[in-house]
Amino acid sequence: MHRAVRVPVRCAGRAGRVLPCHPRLRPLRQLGQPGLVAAAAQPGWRSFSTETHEFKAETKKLLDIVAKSLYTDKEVFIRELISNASDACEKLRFLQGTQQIKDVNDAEVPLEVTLSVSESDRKFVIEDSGIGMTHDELVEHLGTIAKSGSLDFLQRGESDASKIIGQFGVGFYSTFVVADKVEVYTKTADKEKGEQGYLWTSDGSGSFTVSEVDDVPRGTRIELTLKDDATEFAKLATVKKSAQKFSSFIDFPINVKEDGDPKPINKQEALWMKSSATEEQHLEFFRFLSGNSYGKPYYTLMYQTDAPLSIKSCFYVPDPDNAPSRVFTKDPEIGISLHSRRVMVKKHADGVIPKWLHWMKGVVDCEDMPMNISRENMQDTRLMEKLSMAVVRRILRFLQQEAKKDSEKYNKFFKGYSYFLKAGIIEDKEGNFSRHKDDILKLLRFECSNKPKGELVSLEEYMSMAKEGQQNIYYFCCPDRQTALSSPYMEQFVQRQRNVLLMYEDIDEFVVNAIEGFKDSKLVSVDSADKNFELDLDKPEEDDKEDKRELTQQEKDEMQKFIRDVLKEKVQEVKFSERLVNSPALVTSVITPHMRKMMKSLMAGKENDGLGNIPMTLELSPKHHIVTTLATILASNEPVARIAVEQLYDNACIAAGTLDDPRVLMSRLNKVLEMFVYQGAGFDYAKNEYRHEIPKAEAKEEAPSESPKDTSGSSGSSGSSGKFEEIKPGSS
Ligand SMILES: Nc1ncnc2c1ncn2[C@@H]1O[C@H](COP(=O)(O)OP(=O)(O)OP(=O)(O)O)[C@@H](O)[C@H]1O
Repeated sequence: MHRAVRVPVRCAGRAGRVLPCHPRLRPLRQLGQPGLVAAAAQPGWRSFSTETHEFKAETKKLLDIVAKSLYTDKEVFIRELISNASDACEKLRFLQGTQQIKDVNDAEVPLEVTLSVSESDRKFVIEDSGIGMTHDELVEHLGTIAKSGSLDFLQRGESDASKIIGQFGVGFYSTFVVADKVEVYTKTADKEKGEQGYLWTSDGSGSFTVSEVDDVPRGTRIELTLKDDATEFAKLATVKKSAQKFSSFIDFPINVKEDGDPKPINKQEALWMKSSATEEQHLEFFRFLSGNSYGKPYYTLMYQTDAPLSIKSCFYVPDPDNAPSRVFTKDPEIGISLHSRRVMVKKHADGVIPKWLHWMKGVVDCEDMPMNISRENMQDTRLMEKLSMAVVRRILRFLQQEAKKDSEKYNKFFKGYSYFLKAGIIEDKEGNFSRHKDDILKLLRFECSNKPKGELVSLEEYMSMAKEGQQNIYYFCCPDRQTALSSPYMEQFVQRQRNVLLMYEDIDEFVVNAIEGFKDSKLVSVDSADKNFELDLDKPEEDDKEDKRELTQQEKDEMQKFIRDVLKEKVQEVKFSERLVNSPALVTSVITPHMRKMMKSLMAGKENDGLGNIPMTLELSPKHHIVTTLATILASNEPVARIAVEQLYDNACIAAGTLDDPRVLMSRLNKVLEMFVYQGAGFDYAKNEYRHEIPKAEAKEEAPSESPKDTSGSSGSSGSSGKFEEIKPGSS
């Protein structure tokens, strides 16, 4: 990537240019760097050696999109540059404060940011006295894409600049929306790393150059030569207005040069340090933190306390309609920064804010926090944990209060962020001894079988609605409400109007597995093999009234034996169960069918998914007419009984949702269909012949002959004399 070439660089101080604070490009003989080669002197030019670097492939792609974009919200580049300049000042203040930089270049220069313009030169200039960059940092930081969001976006093949810039921002590269030439002069603050200044320059096409430059002050100075359609940013009034908009909360003086004089334009407010703030101030601060010029906070929380730590903080929940997609949130950046007495300690406060709350925006300022916190230091780790505990608990309790205040508003919040709260239960168990479990559980909402579609209840509400004596919380993980309510697993619950929580998200099954229960109640899945359904509490009367034939013990024994013989290793146990009302059978196992299905899809493609070792039980209703009738034909019509048993089992698997591909049933289903049609045509299975004369119109030529011909071989023309060949399972 890095090659040395001979490129004449136009001297930065050429006549006619109004560029204050000129750095000097360094004459070749002063350059000691290997790989830099002399260029021939030309009139009007001074010869300097310059390295040319290619942008990384993805940066090129991004630049191409950005440079050609007709993005209308052009002023965002000012926000990005002010934000970078302020970050650079933050970094220096932090590294100096923590003694990580001992000897600072230009130590007397205060930390500040200054913007200036030159209409005649079509120039926009921003300079800061922050951390600056060394040669290698310059090449690395301005040659690659730092923002993971925009990188993901590119990898997904997106090419709509407005979407990328609007959603993720493109940081420094947004300069190419307005400029056809960008020059960056920079010098590191750390004397130990050197005192050499550099010039980075690019027109945003495929490459950039880097040269050594003399007399660059500490920090970074970015000069944009504006495109024809962006000359408004060379006007003082425009720049001043934009800069004011984006700099209210920056903790360093932001100046705009008027007639050569820097004039401060920001108040340097730390909103989180105030005891209260207006809605307007929150709106502005939220937008500042989000790096957006639109949107408003859905919830706002200011939290200040002196115990157990001295905390001043401010949190925002962004609109749930724009909640981050969990699919593209691989390693999300925490949206809350950590400060200590206004000084930023960490831009993304991981360690304090758990990943599952990454979507919140805000600031936590903790006086007790040392600037140079280290994860290796036990004392610091404990302090961070303590801070985290206090802050997260406060956020969760705040959300609980909001839910009580306005449940409709809360339910909308929950729809947007439910996945992250549920992931919180799992992550909190793994990394935090489930300390926040009870508080998060209070925030969960589900549909339930006793309330109309779309209405959500909390676990507390569920318990308050429970029948007297009910100890368990019943739930059912299923794809949707309709599937749930028509499932055989729900029959008893529906019949008894016993309320069941309906859980539609895949993560729910893992959540209930991560917790034992809620308060004193155990969570029991209606499709589990669990016996403890407490259904006797409200046994429906009609159960006893109905005069249904029930199998004798002998019939039950014969049937169990027959079924085990037919289904072999598919089932480990066949038993008779009271839990069914309208369906003849269902399957259960130690893991719920829904869990089995999810494990199967997780293990898809693996030779042994391990599920074969988890035995299934077939539970039969001893009163169901299919079962009682089946018992009577086990001996007399074994072929039909076999097909019926196989179909009974497969139907139970379909109801459980564990049958992956129904196509495997096709041959048997055709056989069942055939039998059904024969029956309709008057075929008597017991006698294996037609029961009555087939009406002429139906009997003639094709009518019965069409279907029986494959199995009976008869033409069907003689109707009553037709014989039905023995049915062998799967023989069609
Ligand atoms: N004024 C500056 N001073 C020092 N370094 C800078 C300056 N501007 C940019 N950089 C360096 O260039 C990098 C890339 O900047 P860019 O704006 O593209 O992304 P970013 O600022 O890292 O992203 P984010 O805005 O999400 O923090 C920065 O991380 C920083 O290291």
